[in-house]
Amino acid sequence: MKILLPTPDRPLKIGTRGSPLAMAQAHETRDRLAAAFDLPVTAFDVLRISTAGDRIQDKSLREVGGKGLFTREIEQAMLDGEIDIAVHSMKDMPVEQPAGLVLDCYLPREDVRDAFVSLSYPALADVPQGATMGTSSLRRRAQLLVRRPDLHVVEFRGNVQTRLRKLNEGVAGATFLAMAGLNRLAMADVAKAALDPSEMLPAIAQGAIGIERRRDDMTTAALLEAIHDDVTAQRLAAERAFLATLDGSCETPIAGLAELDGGTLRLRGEILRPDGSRSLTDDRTAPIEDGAALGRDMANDLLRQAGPGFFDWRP
Ligand SMILES: NCc1[nH]cc(CCC(=O)O)c1CC(=O)O
Repeated sequence: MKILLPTPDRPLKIGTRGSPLAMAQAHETRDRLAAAFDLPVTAFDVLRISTAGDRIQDKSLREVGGKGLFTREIEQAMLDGEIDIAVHSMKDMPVEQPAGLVLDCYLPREDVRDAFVSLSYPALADVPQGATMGTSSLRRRAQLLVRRPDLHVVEFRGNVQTRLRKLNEGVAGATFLAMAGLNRLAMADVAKAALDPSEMLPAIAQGAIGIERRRDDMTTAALLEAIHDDVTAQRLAAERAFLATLDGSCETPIAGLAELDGGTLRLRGEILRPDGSRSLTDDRTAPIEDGAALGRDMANDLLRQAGPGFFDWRP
């Protein structure tokens, strides 16, 4: 099939949230497409779209709730034809997309690890008894409290820059951020240490960028094929099947990481009680093509071990 390429007169419209990280991800996508087809960057328009999640700053996202808080407006703009593709952090994406849209193109995955970020302490082991840590991630909160029940955790929302300012103001002694986000912002130097997945298993799909399009837009599908990374897709298939079976939302502390070694896929998974009183883990391998089944089976076995009410919690 001959691909109809975008031009400066008829640019491909890329939609994204407006945060510095979201913009960096949109520019990475644009630059990869431009390089793949030898096009000038003027053949692409990057359009910033404000979402409900961006506008609500004073409340915890858990109070607001609901799926698609950071995606609804962007997906509507795509369905309305105002944009052609949307660039997302896969970690923030629900396992299912609205009718008419597909999310099956992934860029090569960045560093999957969480970073320990602090102005006062070189490592988590140096954080004194009873200190205050900042995070708005239920997963990180629970993983931290499993190991360090003495610590206090305060809500820490906002983009990377906002969180660093809060550290500076002394709101908390340390926080965690994804290495992937720091690398993409060229801010890796704020990480005091990158935590090995055996210390803190990352979120499902952490470090992966996904590109969504209209299902019937085959021109765009052909463009995206040129920048798609199949290894990332195979890893996410296992991780997202694990998440889907657990029915995970942002309100459930779930971690998972798939890695490939030759033809074998290794999946590590963890579910936690939100207060950090219990953690259940699993670690298995399967042939790559069975990744989704492996994720489902692991999730079902963990749910059986957990029993009813495992995730129940009121902050
Ligand atoms: N939930 C916010 C979010 N979504 C994606 C990233 C980082 C980049 C990534 O994991 O791909 C972050 C910030 C963070 O966790 O530090």
